[in-house]
Amino acid sequence: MYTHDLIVIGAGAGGLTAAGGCARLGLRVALIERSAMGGDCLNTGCVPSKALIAAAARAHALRSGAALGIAAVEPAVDFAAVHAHVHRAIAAIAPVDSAEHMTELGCEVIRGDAVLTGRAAVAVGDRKISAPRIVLAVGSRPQIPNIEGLADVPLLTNENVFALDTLPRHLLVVGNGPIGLELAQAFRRLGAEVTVAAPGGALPKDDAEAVAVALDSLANDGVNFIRGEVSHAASDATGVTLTLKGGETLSGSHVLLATGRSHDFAGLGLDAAGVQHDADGIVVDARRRTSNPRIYAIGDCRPGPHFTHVSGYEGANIVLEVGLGLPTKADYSALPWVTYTDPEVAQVGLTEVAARKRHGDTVRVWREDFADNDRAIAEGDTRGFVKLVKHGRKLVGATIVGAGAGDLILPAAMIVAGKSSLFGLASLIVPYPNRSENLKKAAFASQDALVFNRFTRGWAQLLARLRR
Ligand SMILES: Cc1cc2nc3c(=O)[nH]c(=O)nc-3n(C[C@H](O)[C@H](O)[C@H](O)COP(=O)(O)OP(=O)(O)OC[C@H]3O[C@@H](n4cnc5c(N)ncnc54)[C@H](O)[C@@H]3O)c2cc1C
Ligand SMILES: NC(=O)c1ccc[n+]([C@@H]2O[C@H](COP(=O)([O-])OP(=O)(O)OC[C@H]3O[C@@H](n4cnc5c(N)ncnc54)[C@H](O)[C@@H]3O)[C@@H](O)[C@H]2O)c1
Repeated sequence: MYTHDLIVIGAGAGGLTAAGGCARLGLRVALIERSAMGGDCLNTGCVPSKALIAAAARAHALRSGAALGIAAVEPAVDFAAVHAHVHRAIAAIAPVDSAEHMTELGCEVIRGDAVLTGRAAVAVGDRKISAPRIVLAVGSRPQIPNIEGLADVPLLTNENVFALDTLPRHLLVVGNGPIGLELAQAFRRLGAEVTVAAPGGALPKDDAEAVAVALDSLANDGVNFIRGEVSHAASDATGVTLTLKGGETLSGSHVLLATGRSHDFAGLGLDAAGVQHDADGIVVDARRRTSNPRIYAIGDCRPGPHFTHVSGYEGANIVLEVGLGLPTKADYSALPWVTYTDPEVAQVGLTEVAARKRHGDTVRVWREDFADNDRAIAEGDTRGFVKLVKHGRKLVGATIVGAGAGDLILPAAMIVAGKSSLFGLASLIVPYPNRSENLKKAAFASQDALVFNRFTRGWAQLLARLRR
């Protein structure tokens, strides 16, 4: 006999969704968390970073109103108060992810370090529990690259950067992925000098033209970009010095590592449970079953995209798989993601380049610049564009870069997912003046031949003649 129907290890976005949904279906669910409920997103990821970005945006607005007739002023940034705002945001959201709320939903929440002790058994301290299905939602850790001297340098990662209550004088950011870019711009706008070092182009999975618009904005804010791989680090009482492979050195007061994610499965007992893993994470199939098919791994702990909405989606799939017994494969053909720089860079499905690589020259692209959008002109912020990428009659991807791009991407995501249509979007009434008009314009342009063709012209002319 098992003690539970389902054991979920990890109470981040993935584990909370899987455990909460299965408990609401009446399963006896144990949810185990060793650290703060809510995982990375709530405590050290999305929520604090977006709260910091919001404070930075206010500071930027004070400096940048001159073009609209508002005299620019240098904001007085009280970084301790910014820190308090960031932690108030975490505290305000925390009840949704709390042990109390999960208990109300019907979970047994167990606090402690979970260890797999067999193919269906878990220990937490002295407590031994078992279940016919187990979900591993144990997340990821910051990757610490192999940089000589790094071990002796005080490091910031996403795990401690939001604990700072004084502004770094000069932040050296290693890495130009989403963490590096979002935090570089935020700290710069809050008044720090910021240098970003990385060997390659930023956000390589995104549309390069869209990324260029965001990078321009960061450069205008005064973020300094250096191309190169950091190979050596040292620190003394005055700060930190990083040396690039070519020999160039960068000096600053603090160093933030934003160099991707890794895993530490030591002590989790994966071998005892027959669960295989490699350097990219726990090995899973499309249904997120591990090499022990009764154990699933979801979210950041397995190879694949690492986003809160992805962990949540895979948690919801577990509710179908385990709760309702419906085999459910993860499908990322319509995956949206957003980098929250200003301007935001939002993507769903394939970029233009990825679509051309997959489908060749039959791919067609429609682009509408915000320079031609009345709302953007009125707001004095015409940066960016909407791009729709079609293969045949199907929308296979969309890119939006500009103010609020992350909120604008949803209609495109619905169409790429097949839950709505380009024709429907093209024929919608869109409120004026609104940035979403660009989506409608691009959709309409892509449907142009359906409306203005040989047959409709012939029909219209016949009607006109009959009326003459
Ligand atoms: C700075 C930053 C900003 C981000 N911004 C965004 C964003 O804007 N949008 C977005 O979509 N994504 C963002 N992400 C990514 C997002 O935070 C992660 O993809 C998401 O939090 C992963 O959720 P998860 O449930 O898979 O794992 P986690 O949230 O990492 O949860 C795993 C949990 O398992 C627990 N655990 C691990 N081992 C054990 C054990 N043996 N016993 C008990 N408990 C255990 C951990 O303590 C942790 O709480 C950001 C990440 C960072 C670092
Ligand atoms: N808005 C969002 O959705 C959001 C925001 C932040 C983070 N995240 C998620 O968090 C995860 C981690 O983000 P990230 O930005 O750390 O990872 P990333 O893997 O996207 O970027 C890592 C960067 O570090 C650089 N790098 C690695 N070693 C280096 C070295 N020795 N010297 C210089 N540069 C080096 C790489 O070139 C790369 O630019 C991502 O999977 C992302 O999905 C998402």
